[in-house]
Amino acid sequence: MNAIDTSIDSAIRAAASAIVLENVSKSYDGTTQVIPPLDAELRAGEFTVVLGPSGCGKSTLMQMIAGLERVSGGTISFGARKVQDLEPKERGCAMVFQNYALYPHMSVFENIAYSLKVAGMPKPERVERVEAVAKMLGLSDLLARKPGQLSGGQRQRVAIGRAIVREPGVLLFDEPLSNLDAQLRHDMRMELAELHRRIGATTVFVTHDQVEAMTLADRILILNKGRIEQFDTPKAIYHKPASVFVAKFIGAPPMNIVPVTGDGKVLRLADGQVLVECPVFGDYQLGIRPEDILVGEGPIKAGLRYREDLGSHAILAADLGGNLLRIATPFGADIGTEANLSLTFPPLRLHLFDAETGRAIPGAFSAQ
Ligand SMILES: Nc1ncnc2c1ncn2[C@@H]1O[C@H](COP(=O)(O)OP(=O)(O)OP(=O)(O)O)[C@@H](O)[C@H]1O
Repeated sequence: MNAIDTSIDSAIRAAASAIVLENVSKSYDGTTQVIPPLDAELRAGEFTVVLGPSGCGKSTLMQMIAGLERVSGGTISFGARKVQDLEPKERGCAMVFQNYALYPHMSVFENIAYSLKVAGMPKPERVERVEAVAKMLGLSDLLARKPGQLSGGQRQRVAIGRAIVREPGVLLFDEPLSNLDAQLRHDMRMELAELHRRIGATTVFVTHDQVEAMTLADRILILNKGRIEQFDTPKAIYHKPASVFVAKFIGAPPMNIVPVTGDGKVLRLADGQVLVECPVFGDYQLGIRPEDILVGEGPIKAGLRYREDLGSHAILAADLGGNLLRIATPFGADIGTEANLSLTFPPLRLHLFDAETGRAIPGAFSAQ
């Protein structure tokens, strides 16, 4: 990295500020609350991924942070500054959209330099900044080209360059990779992670791709109908989901959830089959990830319905007392030819959820 690179990196790092949302709510029509009052603190320099199903309010939340939508209530702070009533350009954040519209008649250099020019920055300084950003993003050899002469990934890098050249303390991405093919998405994911490590801007990234969320995020904010289901590290989200919603949203295939009843000693299915010991009474939902189920020997009986060999591993689908159970087994694992599977659910891999609310009940299986 040369001296100019370092100055850009550290300028962005210095400007990174925490984003604090307090009681932030949004209604477009004055009656339906798309976002009920919500509190969250996105730490300075942190990479937060906002994840959730279509229509849950991800873009709305992002646009309120950016200033493209007004909040209906509450406050948004960037560090010590309250920004909810400021115009987007006064907030000091930059945004990269899914449909990153580059100016087609301008060169890559001019596209990246445009906002600096509008801001009245003198030319020598502009050139220096654009060259530094281009170097950071591997665009130095493409500065004279027009967007039409670039690949999808290169265009996306120009859009990112355009966003970071003004050295924002807050960087917002709204599904920036969803128009790219699988290989490019993968490459861009690595580049974004690397870029974030270097510049350290507080970053918010909206997606409905759980792989992007798991690989990029310091913390994932999972939204369900405008409410936060869980806001935690990818590891905690995967291994300690706070609700059935989170458990079923993350993982491919997702966590298996079966209704069970406890008699104070064991948990049973509706047909009476015992699954595991557990000292609780009443109705619950029991969760287990496909890769945590042991196949071969065990007290739990399930009927094999089909098997998919995926190369690295196989996914079995089985009927467990009328519930569909998905099991991931190592490729080539000997599961026999029996239509009846014998399974074990290791207690420390199990998750118990309230039957009504779907919220996790921590500690139901001793070491959770
Ligand atoms: N400008 C608007 N006027 C009225 N309703 C809106 C407007 N924008 C979004 N909505 C509604 O607000 C809710 C949340 O939309 P939003 O776009 O924030 O969801 P999202 O999670 O980003 O969805 P997707 O993943 O499909 O982009 C939806 O019910 C949507 O119909």
